[in-house]
Amino acid sequence: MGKLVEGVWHDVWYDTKATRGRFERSESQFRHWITPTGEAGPSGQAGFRAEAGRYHLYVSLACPWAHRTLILRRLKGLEERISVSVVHPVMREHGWTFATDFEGATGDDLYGLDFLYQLYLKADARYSGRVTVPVLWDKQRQTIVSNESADIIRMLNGAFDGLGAKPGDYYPPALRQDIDELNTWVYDQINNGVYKAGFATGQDAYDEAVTTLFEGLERLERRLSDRRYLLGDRLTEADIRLWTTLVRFDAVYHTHFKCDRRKIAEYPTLYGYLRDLYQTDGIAATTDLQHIRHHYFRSHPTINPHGVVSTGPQQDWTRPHDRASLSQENQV
Ligand SMILES: N[C@@H](CCC(=O)N[C@@H](CS)C(=O)NCC(=O)O)C(=O)O
Repeated sequence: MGKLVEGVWHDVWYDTKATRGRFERSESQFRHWITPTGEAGPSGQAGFRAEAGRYHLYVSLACPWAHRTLILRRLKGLEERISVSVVHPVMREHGWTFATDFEGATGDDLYGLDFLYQLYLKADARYSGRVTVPVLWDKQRQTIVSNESADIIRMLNGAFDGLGAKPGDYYPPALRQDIDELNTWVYDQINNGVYKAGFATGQDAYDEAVTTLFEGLERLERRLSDRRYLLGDRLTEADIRLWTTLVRFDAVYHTHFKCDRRKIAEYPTLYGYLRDLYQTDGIAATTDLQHIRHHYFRSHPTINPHGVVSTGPQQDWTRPHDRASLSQENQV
């Protein structure tokens, strides 16, 4: 774990002293957009036109934010158009590495680099900030388009439709306002909530985070009891963003991040929803519990000093879920 300061790597843990034990996630800094024509998107510069073979995703299979991008790439059928490199799951003194001694860790397919921070330096030799996944890389301009998963999934959703992406709009105009509202609290209470609990270095900060997290889960349990997806009959990005946290919950957050009031398997609705999405359109193939478990248990020595990976619950996500009966179209 570390960060770059004016182009120099420093091995430092998150500083929670200034925030009274609270973990605060820093903002992503590369915020350009791929668009169908290459015109500028909502932020950043123009010049990133959607083209097959031009862009590359750097991901960790462990990371819930990177996982969102792999799911959208899959749902939109972009595997042939956007290539992927997978970092090693264990992130220690050099940050994310391209070591390949773990099944599924590919190394850096483009440049043969050793560490992800070297890729950030290729984009900006004086970069200061955290070195995170996912990274959407432009092979043509040799720079980072975006390191913000929330933006990357929207690009994958819409920018490649003219290049033969699979149909399906996971951020449809009519639902955008509702999706944005949901995303805001789901991010704060759930996606980032587990990290706020896990990385808290004070009792008050932990208590606050874990209380808010479980209030959020209760609220979702109620919401999903009478509709198949968060926004009704239609799978949207809001589901994908929630799901990458739910699928890691019992395997790591429950123990490693002390989110142990309840397991997702103890919420009948949320657990059915978890299995429903797992069984949807190849999403299972983007999910790698070995990377997930080895990353968390072995990358945070302040939480788990010996890096022992726990055995984990034995759950079968291929079991039936019966969520389809909640769809309006199946209720007439
Ligand atoms: N806001 C970013 C967050 C990405 C992020 O924090 N990724 C984590 C992995 S799960 C990371 O790379 N952390 C490295 C670090 O903080 O040094 C996004 O959604 O893309």
